[in-house]
Amino acid sequence: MKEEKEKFSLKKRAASFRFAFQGIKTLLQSEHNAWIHLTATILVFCFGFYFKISSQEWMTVCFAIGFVFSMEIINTAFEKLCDFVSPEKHELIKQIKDLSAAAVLIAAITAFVIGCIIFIPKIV
Ligand SMILES: Nc1ncnc2c1ncn2[C@@H]1O[C@H](COP(=O)(O)OP(=O)(O)OP(=O)(O)O)[C@@H](O)[C@H]1O
Repeated sequence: MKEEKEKFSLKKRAASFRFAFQGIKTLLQSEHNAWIHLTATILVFCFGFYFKISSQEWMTVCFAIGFVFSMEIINTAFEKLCDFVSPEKHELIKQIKDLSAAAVLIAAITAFVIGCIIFIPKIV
């Protein structure tokens, strides 16, 4: 069966942006970890301005921050999907949740290492 292509609509594009922002709101409302990431982000921005880091360093820092937030959002989506699909305990659900939490951990460790590489030489 041939799928009919939908016409481009600015209204619909604007709506999908609104839904995406709704996702960010849900993240901040339901995830305490997101508040920790947000606090770390504000601190890193303060350090960045204080130490006048270079454009390249800003790009790396922004990329690391975006990476951590994106992983946290995907992890939250997986957690909610798991809770919806299987409210009862299940070994596979445990593995899925643990794997998606591991993705956030790896992203956070990467961002931490980047932060150390950029800021430690400026602090000492
Ligand atoms: N339905 C389930 N079946 C089996 N194990 C589960 C289930 N729900 C949670 N777990 C286990 O408990 C851990 C914590 O799950 P939970 O959904 O509470 O996440 P969380 O600790 O609240 O994560 P976050 O702090 O990122 O929100 C999971 O990583 C998993 O090991």
